[in-house]
Amino acid sequence: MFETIVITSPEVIKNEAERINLLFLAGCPKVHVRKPNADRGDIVSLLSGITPRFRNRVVLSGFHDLAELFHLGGIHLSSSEWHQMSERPSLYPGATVSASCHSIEEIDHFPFDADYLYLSPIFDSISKEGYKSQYSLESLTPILQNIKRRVYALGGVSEQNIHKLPQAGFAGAAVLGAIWSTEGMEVMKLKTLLTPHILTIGGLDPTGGAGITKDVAVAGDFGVRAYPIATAITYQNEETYLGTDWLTPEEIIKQIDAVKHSSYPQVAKIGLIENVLTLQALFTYLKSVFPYIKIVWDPILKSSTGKTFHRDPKEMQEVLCNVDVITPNLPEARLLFGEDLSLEALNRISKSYDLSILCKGGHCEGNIVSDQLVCSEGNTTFNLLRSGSSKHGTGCAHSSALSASLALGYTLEESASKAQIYVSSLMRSSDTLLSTPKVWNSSRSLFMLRDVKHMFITHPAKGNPSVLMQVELACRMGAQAVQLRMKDATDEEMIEVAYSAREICHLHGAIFTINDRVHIARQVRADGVHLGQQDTDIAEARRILGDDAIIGRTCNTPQEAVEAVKEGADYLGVGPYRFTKTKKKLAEVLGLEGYRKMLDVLHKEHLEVPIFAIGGITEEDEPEILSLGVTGIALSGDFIRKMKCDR
Ligand SMILES: Cc1ncc(COP(=O)(O)OP(=O)(O)O)c(N)n1
Ligand SMILES: Cc1nc(C(=O)O)sc1CCOP(=O)(O)O
Ligand SMILES: [Mg+2]
Repeated sequence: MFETIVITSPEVIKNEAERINLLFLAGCPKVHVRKPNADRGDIVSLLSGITPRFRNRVVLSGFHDLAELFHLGGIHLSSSEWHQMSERPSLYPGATVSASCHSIEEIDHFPFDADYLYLSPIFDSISKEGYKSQYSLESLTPILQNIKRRVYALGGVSEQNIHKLPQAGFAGAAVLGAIWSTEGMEVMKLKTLLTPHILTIGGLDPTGGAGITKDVAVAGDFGVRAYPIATAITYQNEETYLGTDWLTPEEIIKQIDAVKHSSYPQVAKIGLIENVLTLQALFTYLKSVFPYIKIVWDPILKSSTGKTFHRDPKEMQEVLCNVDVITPNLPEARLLFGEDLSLEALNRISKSYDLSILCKGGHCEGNIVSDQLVCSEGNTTFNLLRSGSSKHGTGCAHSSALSASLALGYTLEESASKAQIYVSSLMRSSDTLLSTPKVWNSSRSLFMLRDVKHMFITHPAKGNPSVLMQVELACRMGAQAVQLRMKDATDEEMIEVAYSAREICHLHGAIFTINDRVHIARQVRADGVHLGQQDTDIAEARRILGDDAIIGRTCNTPQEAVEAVKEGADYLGVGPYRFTKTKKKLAEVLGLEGYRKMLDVLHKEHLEVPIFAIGGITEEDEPEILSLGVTGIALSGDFIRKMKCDR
């Protein structure tokens, strides 16, 4: 996948570590720390401020011994450094080695195996005045396509030209001036640079609930830019289908032609289409203009309002070998593939057309929605509890969510899962047939974590207010984070409460996390999960919940704390401070001294993350505990006692 690296400004700048953390939260895959004039102290202080779990995405120029100390992703060699080497420097396991080259000859004669090589200046430099491009992309393309090494473009890379680089044969790009030239705008600049494009080709639906307008809205929710290409004007509302005016293949292609120089679509999602001839014409055109494009076909054979398209769906099979992923719902799959939708039958079809099939399960009976993915990597079933009410256009939304996720670089399996969860949230978004798109800005929560002084943990018990009442009251009492802990509840009971608890928290601007159960955190789109030493491991939770999720870990010893931060915990719940009845099987009581020791070890290891003291803590204890340098207090009993007094 094409990788975009941000190179730091050469000078030390204000709040730099914080600004780099924000870039990581905004999806930056890698930051290259390059400060030719900085001293060792400057670099140590910058690296110390970078959140530990992002440090494996940092690559360092100079002071290479610090890379291992801070568990960085790797080192970068300048031209003068690698010219004196004959073999790859031996580093700690997993560390990458990259280097700068200034000509094709240098790349050809590079003396050892590097993870990637910069080639510069590809365009006129933005930050170095007068540093002009040495190449034309046209002449570089055939050369790069024959080079076995991964070459990254450097010099003048910006939002105007980055989209040309993958096609020219670059495996990535390194960006400096385009990110840092306008102070304070780096996150926005990065987002624009990273925004992938898709084409969405289908019908125009005046309700906006389906068709290309819906596709654009869904893609927007995923942070993807969609170019809407109309195949037809439809006359419909959410209840009735009144008619269609089809555009000719020439008219459809003319629209794509108009945007082909400014768009760089990784995926084309095709929806409503008149017939096989139009589809074939589109495939031929798309493959000639965007040879690398992935085609997702949502075979709309019948609209949710009852209109049937394509009298002979079998004819449609002829074109399957041109499609990468097909996303029929169950009735469409039966029309296309026949009644036998067993895994064996779908696997046979998938193999014979070299096609991935995602059968959308919205039309299946029962309480569980089951989507079935069949592809060369294997079969996966995605199950989700049915919730909300049916909506116009969910099929379109599902396929566009899948296409947007693919364009963002997620695997097909990850994309199918994201699409299912997204559609489930649309189903719950309103009581009418039209859904309301929702933007879930979870990375905001991760950043807010450091300002949390009180994390309230629910405690269902006889005589206590209901769990939802606890959530509401805790938020009113100023808790900036709430953890839903319902040890004796079934999954169904917890899920039901969790949806409403999340809404309450988000209305109050509080972070909402789930205790123990990662699958519920994922299903209800909580901001994160809290895991004890005996719960799911952090890597597994991260795989399930993704990069933006907050993952907390309980720790009782400095060793557990060091391990948890290295494994990628975003915060630690450290306790118990003193004995408490709220939790069974308590670890050893820590007292103030326990926290002092732990903070000391984490500081020495440069592994500072937010720390929440927990266990029997009351308001009177707080000043002394906070004065040690912990971030905040996690608590149940003290808040619940106050709730009861106030009633
Ligand atoms: C903030 C915070 N810290 C610690 C815990 C305890 O988690 P765990 O050890 O998994 O015990 P249970 O809460 O699951 O009983 C916590 N929940 N929150
Ligand atoms: C959930 C939990 N975990 C603890 C730990 O030490 O890991 S103590 C605890 C209970 C926190 O509630 P209260 O404020 O009522 O003591
Ligand atoms: Mg637990």
